Amino acid sequence: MKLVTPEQMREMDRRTIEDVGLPGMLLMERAALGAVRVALRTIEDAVGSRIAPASASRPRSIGILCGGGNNGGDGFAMARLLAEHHYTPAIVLLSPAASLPPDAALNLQIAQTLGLELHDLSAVAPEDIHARLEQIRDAHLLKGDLVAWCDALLGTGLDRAPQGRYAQAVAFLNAEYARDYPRIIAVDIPTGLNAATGQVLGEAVQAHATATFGCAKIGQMLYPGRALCGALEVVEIGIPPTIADQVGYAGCALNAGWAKHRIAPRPRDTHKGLSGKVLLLAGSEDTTGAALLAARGALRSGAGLLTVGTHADVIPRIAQAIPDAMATRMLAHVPDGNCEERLRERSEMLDAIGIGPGIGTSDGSMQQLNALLDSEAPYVVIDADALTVLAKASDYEHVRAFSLPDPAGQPRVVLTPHPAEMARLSRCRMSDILAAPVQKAQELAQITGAIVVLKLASTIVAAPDGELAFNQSGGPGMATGGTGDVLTGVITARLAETHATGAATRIFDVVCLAVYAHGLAGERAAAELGVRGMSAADLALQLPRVWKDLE
Ligand SMILES: NC(=O)C1=CN([C@@H]2O[C@H](COP(=O)(O)OP(=O)(O)OC[C@H]3O[C@@H](n4cnc5c(N)ncnc54)[C@H](OP(=O)(O)O)[C@@H]3O)[C@@H](O)[C@H]2O)[C@@H](O)CC1
Ligand SMILES: Nc1ncnc2c1ncn2[C@@H]1O[C@H](COP(=O)(O)OP(=O)(O)O)[C@@H](O)[C@H]1O
Ligand SMILES: [K+]
Repeated sequence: MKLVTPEQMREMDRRTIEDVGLPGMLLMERAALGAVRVALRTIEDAVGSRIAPASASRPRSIGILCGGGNNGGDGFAMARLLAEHHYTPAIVLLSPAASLPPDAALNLQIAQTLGLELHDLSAVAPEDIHARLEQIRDAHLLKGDLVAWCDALLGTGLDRAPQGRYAQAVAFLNAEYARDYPRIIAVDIPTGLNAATGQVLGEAVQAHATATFGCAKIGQMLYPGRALCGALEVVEIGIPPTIADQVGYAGCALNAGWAKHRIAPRPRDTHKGLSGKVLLLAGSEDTTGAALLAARGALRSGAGLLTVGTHADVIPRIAQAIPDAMATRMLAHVPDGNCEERLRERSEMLDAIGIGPGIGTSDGSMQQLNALLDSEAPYVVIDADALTVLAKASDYEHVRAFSLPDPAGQPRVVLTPHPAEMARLSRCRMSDILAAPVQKAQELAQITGAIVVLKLASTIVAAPDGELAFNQSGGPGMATGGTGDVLTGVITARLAETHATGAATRIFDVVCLAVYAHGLAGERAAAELGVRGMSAADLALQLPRVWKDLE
């Protein structure tokens, strides 16, 4: 699923109307048709919750809150179309009809000609809006119950927090949502949601479903925006693909459709060398678990030969818990030239190295990371403590220098920070990261030349050239210690197999698929064990089934 910014969407609309000559009314009609389809299905899906859809013998009403722009225009058109399906539409207008843009004005005029119910609240004092909307809702009890509200207040034109009547209407819709009766359907974007960032401006509508037009917007992928949309459906409105390609996209969503056919079955005549030789530098006396989880992530994601480079104390524990892996002494609390030398020697024979889970932030870890960035390793994944160590560097020239020499011009380093690690790397507060995660991930990718995986509930993958992806798999069950360690193993193993086989797959896509599969494994562990009961080890156990299904 391709994603756009609101500006890109407006530009696609503009070019389609002005350059191609498709009338705006036609786009608006298709938008309204799609939104009506989403509304009807949302009502039908809610049948178990006392809501009964309309039929010839059972009239039902739908309230449509319309703003003063083209989003409101979609609402007027929806009212006309809903009337074809036995629903009594109640149009509520919040801005003066005289200032509507032409297509919206025409749709309002048609609705009036048809005699549809219209409440003009554009001159009502904001403090009276709530009561007026309640009156409209209650009056419909006699006509057969109001089962849904459509939010056609503001769409891509939103540029500030809703105020006055708009703010009151948003608050009313949220009170209706809290009543758990009428369904709330957002037209294009829940009003109050910044479609570029996923952040809320003032207060935003919580919808059960959102019909978005043309392409999904970035802000609909990121929390809280992702949750505010409810079930999101993209409605085609007639933007020609050539126009969309000319304008360009802001990124893509990593979902089931994207992941399909992205991993080829293994050829029958392969051998373990071709499955990828992985080294994971992980664990110390107190954090053996981090090493074990990363190792499980790698082994359950296709690693052909796995070595865990770790502290002397950890080696027997690895041998006992995971006999499939080799373990060797490569980490020390204090700088130890011997360990670093062994790392340099080995790195050339390996396909990918992951460093960080549980290694600590001592000078020894710093030396190890520097030795790695000095080595011939094809791909390096830097996570956890290694990121904290990396953040101490005055600049990121050594990461950048390491990342550049790939003959195909692709990044060789992957950084996998969570927000606190990201704040250290970006030298800002965590609140700055959470307020602008996309921008921060892109900046770090550009500075370091690395692919940045910013781990959030909707993880962002950013490449140095500006490419972006937003993961849609995963869930709250993954909010438990160690799931990030598993991800390090997964990404490292996938990079290793790609390198070993010499596949022409883009490294960015390899990382994205690893992130998606990891999230899906988290979803499946939660489905089986519940979000509170599942652990990172349970997630790792689901990985084989996920990879099997993705093949
Ligand atoms: N273009 C097309 O071809 C198609 C467009 N389509 C539809 O049009 C929608 C975009 O329409 P739009 O550009 O008219 O903007 P829209 O979101 O209705 O806002 C209107 C105006 O509201 C104002 N305003 C802003 N913030 C505000 C606030 N907080 N509180 C109060 N007012 C606020 C601001 O005007 P201002 O007050 O600044 O003069 C703004 O210009 C899009 O989402 C889709 O649904 C589809 O039909 C497909 C074809
Ligand atoms: N609510 C959530 N929804 C989806 N994924 C989540 C959620 N919470 C955490 N995750 C995922 O879980 C992982 C946590 O990683 P991290 O914070 O590094 O954990 P640890 O350091 O304990 O291993 C990341 O991949 C993150 O995207
Ligand atoms: K809206």
